[in-house]
Amino acid sequence: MQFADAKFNRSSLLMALRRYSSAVHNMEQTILLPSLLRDVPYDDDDDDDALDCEAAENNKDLYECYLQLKAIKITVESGLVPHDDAKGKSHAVLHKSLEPLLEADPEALFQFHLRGLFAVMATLTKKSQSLTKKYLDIIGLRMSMEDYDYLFKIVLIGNAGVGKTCLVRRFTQGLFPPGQGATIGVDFMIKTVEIKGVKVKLQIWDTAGQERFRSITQSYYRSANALILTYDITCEDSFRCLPEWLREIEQYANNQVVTILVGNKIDLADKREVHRQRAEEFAEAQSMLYLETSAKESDNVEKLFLDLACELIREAKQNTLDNNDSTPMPGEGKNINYLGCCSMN
Ligand SMILES: Nc1nc2c(ncn2[C@@H]2O[C@H](COP(=O)(O)OP(=O)(O)OP(=O)(O)O)[C@@H](O)[C@H]2O)c(=O)[nH]1
Repeated sequence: MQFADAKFNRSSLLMALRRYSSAVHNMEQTILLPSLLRDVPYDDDDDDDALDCEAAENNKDLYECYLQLKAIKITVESGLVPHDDAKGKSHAVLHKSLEPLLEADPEALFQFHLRGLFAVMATLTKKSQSLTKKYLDIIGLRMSMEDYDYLFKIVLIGNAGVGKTCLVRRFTQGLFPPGQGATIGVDFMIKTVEIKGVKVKLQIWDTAGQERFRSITQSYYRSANALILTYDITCEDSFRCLPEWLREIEQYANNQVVTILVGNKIDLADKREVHRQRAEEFAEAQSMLYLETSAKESDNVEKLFLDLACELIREAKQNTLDNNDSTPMPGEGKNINYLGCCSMN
């Protein structure tokens, strides 16, 4: 839905629809494994509105609510789809019963339905936000909002064996794991850092470099705030594959993503196959930041993540300035928004 260009009144129906659409968008970006919502009963402590009662009565699980919210968003954005026969008939009956009212006082009828639609959209928006939070609870990621000022999602990509997992473990656990095995699919870790008094929660996703996991890992790019594209300075092959990785980024990541190129394993200087200058030129040509690291010796690992966090804060502040509209309405609560870099002002 493209309402960004027009300045609609914040209490207009179009804005209510937009808020709903963006809450579902955020939900879709966050919930990468919807199957985790299966068989989780719908019980909402925060609000006991009509839809909750309905969900409880129908024994809906969170997965069904998730699908329903997505389906309604499609209708909001693309229009009504033809109903099956049974539903079609009941709509026709409803329409017939409204006809006398429509002729007598169309404005009153419009006001009545407009109010109803507002109430429904507000409830659905709240529900999408609540479902997003519940998912984060399920995967153990939700923290009290007071815990941090920014939440950023960083995804590491690059050939198998270049040291992605070791970089993550060095940064989050302060160790170099002996005999680190290949990552299967995707793994993630959390670390909170404080930069000039600003608390930043980094959600770090470590993807498998092996080709056979590519279709799984690609789905993690799109909601990333930053990508760490890693190669091994002692392995020419891992450097030669970078254009292939850049094509993946182009195809799957969002266009605001911050990308940094990292040459890892600089402790093996005598085995270096990729000269620093060559890598720097490549990074510059692709408008990427560049850094060389050693997960083993802990060289530049802290710097890598802290510099990235600083850059993301800078971008988030800029986005907030550019997009005053993202300020929550009173009572809407604060949203966890990866793409919007969730500034908790
Ligand atoms: N010398 C040295 N070895 C490293 C460094 N980082 C990682 N390694 C070694 O490189 C190998 C691969 O490391 P991983 O962290 O598993 O590599 P990865 O990129 O996560 O690999 P996949 O999970 O298969 O994508 C391991 O044997 C590590 O011990 C480093 O900075 N220096």
